[in-house]
Amino acid sequence: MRILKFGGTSVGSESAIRQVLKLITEKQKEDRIQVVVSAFGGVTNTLEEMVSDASAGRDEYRKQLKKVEQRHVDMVRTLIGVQGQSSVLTELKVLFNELEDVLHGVSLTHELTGRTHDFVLGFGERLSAFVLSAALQEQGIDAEYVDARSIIKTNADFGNARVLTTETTQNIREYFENRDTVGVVTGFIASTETGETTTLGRGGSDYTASLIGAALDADAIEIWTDVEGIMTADPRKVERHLPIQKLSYEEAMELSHFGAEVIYPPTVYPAMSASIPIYIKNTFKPESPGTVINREPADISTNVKGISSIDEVTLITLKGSGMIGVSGFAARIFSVLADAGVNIIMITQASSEHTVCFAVMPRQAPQAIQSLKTNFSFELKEGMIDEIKEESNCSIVAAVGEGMKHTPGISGRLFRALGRNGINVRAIAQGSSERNISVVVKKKDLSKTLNTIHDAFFLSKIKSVNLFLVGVGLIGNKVLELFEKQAELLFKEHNIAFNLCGIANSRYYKIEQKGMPFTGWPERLEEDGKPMDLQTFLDEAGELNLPNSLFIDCTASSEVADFYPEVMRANFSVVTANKKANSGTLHHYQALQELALKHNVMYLYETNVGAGLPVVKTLKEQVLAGDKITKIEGVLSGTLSYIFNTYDGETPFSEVVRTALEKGFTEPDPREDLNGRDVARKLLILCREAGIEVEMSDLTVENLVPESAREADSVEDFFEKLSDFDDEFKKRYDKAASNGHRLCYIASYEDGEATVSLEEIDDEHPFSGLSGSDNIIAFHTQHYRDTPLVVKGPGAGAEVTAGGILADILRISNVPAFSNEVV
Ligand SMILES: NC(=O)C1=CN([C@@H]2O[C@H](COP(=O)(O)OP(=O)(O)OC[C@H]3O[C@@H](n4cnc5c(N)ncnc54)[C@H](O)[C@@H]3O)[C@@H](O)[C@H]2O)C=CC1
Ligand SMILES: N[C@@H](CC=O)C(=O)O
Ligand code: NA
Repeated sequence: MRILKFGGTSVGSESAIRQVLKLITEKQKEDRIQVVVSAFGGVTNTLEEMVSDASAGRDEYRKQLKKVEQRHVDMVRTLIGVQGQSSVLTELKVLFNELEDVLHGVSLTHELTGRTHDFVLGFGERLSAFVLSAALQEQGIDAEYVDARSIIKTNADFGNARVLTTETTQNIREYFENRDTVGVVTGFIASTETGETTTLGRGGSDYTASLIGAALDADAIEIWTDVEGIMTADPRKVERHLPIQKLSYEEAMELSHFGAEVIYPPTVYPAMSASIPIYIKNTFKPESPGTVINREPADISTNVKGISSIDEVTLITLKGSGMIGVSGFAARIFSVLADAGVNIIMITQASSEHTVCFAVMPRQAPQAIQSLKTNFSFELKEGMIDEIKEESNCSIVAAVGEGMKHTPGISGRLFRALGRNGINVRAIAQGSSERNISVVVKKKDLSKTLNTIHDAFFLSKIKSVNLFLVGVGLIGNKVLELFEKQAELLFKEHNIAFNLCGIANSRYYKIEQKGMPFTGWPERLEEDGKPMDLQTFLDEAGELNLPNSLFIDCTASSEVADFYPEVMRANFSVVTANKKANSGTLHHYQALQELALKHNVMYLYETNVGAGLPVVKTLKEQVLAGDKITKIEGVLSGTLSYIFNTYDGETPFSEVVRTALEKGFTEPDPREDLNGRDVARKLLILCREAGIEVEMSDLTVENLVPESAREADSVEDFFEKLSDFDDEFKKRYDKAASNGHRLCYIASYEDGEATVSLEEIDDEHPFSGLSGSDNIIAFHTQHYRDTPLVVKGPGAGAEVTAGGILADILRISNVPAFSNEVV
C-alpha cells in the first residue's frame, strides 16, 4: 500500500490535474493506493481573505466566492464528460451554498471564531477531493471521496489542532479495512470528538498522508509537489542549491523546523514511528529521483545535508553576575517565558554563566521582555541582572546533517567561511545531537550567510568566486581574456565558478549580481555603464552581499590604491597589479597588511615586481622560513631591460622606447619607466617585503628622462621631445660599447643603501645575458650565502602580467594546486 499526497500546485490547473490522473492511474495498477489531496492552488488563501472580508463587513467576499465557484465548475466541465457532469455540479452547488451561508452569517454578526474560521478553510480540501474523486471515476477508477473529518480526530485547538492519535489510528484502520477503492481523502482537515471541523496547520495535508500511512502500515508515503525534492537550501535565497537525495527522519525534522518548507514538520513523526519511507517527488517530472526520507544510516560522506533559516527572530540577552553559580536560574527564565506563552527557538549560555541568550519570534518579543522584567524586577533592582537586552532584525541559519557528529572540524569550516566573508555571528548553538549548528546573524547578512555556508559545504563541489575588476586597459582586458579561455576548465576540473559581477574604468562602472560576460569590454561600459565613482561602486558591490568577493585593481591610479582600506573594510580580498599602494608611505604599506589581517581578507600583489615571475611569493616564503635578506640586486624593469637589450645605436633611441610601449611593457605613461620611478617602486616593495623599513625618499634614483621632456603635456608630446635626445643616448651607448660594455639599469639594496641607476656592465656580469623584456632578481641571504637565489625571465607584457594576476586570484580562490585554504 502507498499513500500519495498531491499538493495545491499539483491540482492547480487542468493540465496539472491531468498529470495527477495519469500518475494515479499508473500507480494503482502496481499497488494499492490511497490519495490525499490539498485544496486547488491558491484556494486556501482566497478562503482566508474571504472570511476576513466577511467578518469585517466587506462585501468583496461575494465576488471572490463566485470566482472560486466558477473555477471548480470549469474544472468539472473540462475533466468530466457531459453525461456525468450534472450530478457532480449539483453536489458542488450544495457545497458552495453551504459556504455562502456561513460567510453570510459571519458578515452579519461581524464575528469570526476559530471554529468558523477552520470550517470555512476546510472547504478547499472538501471541494478538491470531491472533484478529483469524480475525475478518477470518469477514468474508470473505483475512486471514493473520503472526508477526513470522519476519521481524523483532534482536540479543539482550532487553527492548529492536536491529533488524538490512538482514536485516529483506530478510525483509519476501521475505515480502510475491507475497502478496495482508491480513497481520495481531504488533506488538512479533521474534526473534534463532537464533529466540529478543525485544521492541522498550514501544510497539514502532508501530515494527513503520514497519519494514514502510519495507521495502515503503508510501504511508502509519497508527497507529490512542484519541486524535485528537498534542496540543500531555499532556492529563492541560494541560487546554487542542489537536490538532496537522502535524508534521515531526524535530519528532515531539523531542516523543516528551521524553515525548509518542502515538508510540514509534524509529518515526519508518524512515518518515523512506523518506519515508513517518505518520498518527495515532482508531479511534473516524475522520472527525477526526488528525496527519500527514511531510517537508513546517515551518509557521512556528505556531513552537512542542508542549510535552512528562520528569517526574522529577536535575540534577547540577560546579562549579570547574579546568575553565576545560582542553580535554577535558567529554569526560572524559561518557566517565566513558558507562562507567558513565549516559544523559545534557540538558547545559548556562556560557560561563565554571565549571560543567557535566546531567540524568539519578533511578535513574541515584547511579551517576553515584559514578563522577564516583571518577574526579575528584584534582580534588576539589586544589580544581579545588569540588563535585559533586545536585538531585533536577526536571523537564524542552521546547518543540518547527521554526518556532522562523525566528523571533526565541521564547525571550524563553517566559522572560517563566515569569518573570511566578514559575517559577524551574534550567537551560536549546537544541538547536543550534533545534528545541527545554528548561528544568529543580523538579518541584512542573511543571504550572504546562507550562500557562504552553502558554498563552504556543498560547493566544495562548486565554489563561486565573485570578481569586481577596476581598470579595463591593456592588463585588465588580458585578465578577462584569460578568464574567457580558462573559466570552463576551472569550473570542470576545479569546481570554481568565476563570476564577473563588477567592472569599471575611469569613466563608467557596471554591477550585475548574476555575473556578466568576460568579453566585449570596455565597449559595453560605454553602452550601459553608470558614471564611475569608487565609493558608489564599492557600496553597490557590497550590497550584493556575495561571498568570496575579490576586488582586482588593474589601474595605475593612486586614487584606487588609496581606496584599498575601504575595500578591505567591506571584506573584499584585493589582488592588484598597481604598485602605488605598496610604494606609498611605509605607514600605508603596513596599515594595509594589518587591515587585511584584521578583516580576514587576502591581499596579493605578485605582479608588483617582475610581472608574473614568482618574486614576491619567493621572497615572502624565504622571510617566513626565517631567512634574512642581506642584499637585493636586479633588473626590475621590463621596459628598460628591453630598451638596453635591443638598442644598438642605429635605430633612434626614442623609437626603441616606442616599441617597448607598443609591446605592452611600459607603464601607461612610459616616463614612469624611464625616470626610474617604476623600478624604484619595485625595489621599495622588495625591501619592505624583506622586512627592511624604507621610504621612497631613502632611495637614490637616476632619472633617464631629459629635463625638458619631463613636463610634456601628453605621451605623444613626450616622444617628440625625447627624439631630440636620440644623439645623447647614442653617445652614452657608444661610450659603453667602446669599453666592451653594455648598459643595464640596475636596482640594488645593501647595507641600508638603496639605489637605482644606469650602469655599464661587462660580459662577465651575471646580468649580461638578459634578452627581450627579461627581469632578473638576485636575493643574497643567510641561507643563500655563496650563490644568490635568482629569479629570471620576462618581467613585463600583458600575457605574463595577466597570468600573474590570475595566479593570485586562483591562490585566493583555493585551487588545490595553490593552497589548502578555504576561502
Ligand atoms: N604592462 C605590464 O607589463 C605590467 C603592468 N602592471 C601594472 O598594471 C596596471 C595597468 O596597466 P595598463 O593596463 O597598461 O594600464 P592602462 O592605462 O591600459 O589601463 C588602465 C585602466 O585603468 C582605468 N583607470 C584609471 N584610473 C582609474 C580610476 N581612478 N578608477 C577606475 N579606473 C581607472 C583606466 O580607465 C583603464 O581602463 C598598472 O598599474 C601597471 O603598473 C604590472 C605589471 C606588469
Ligand atoms: N612597466 C613595467 C611593467 C611591469 O611592472 C616594466 O616595464 O617593468
Ligand atoms: Na611577480
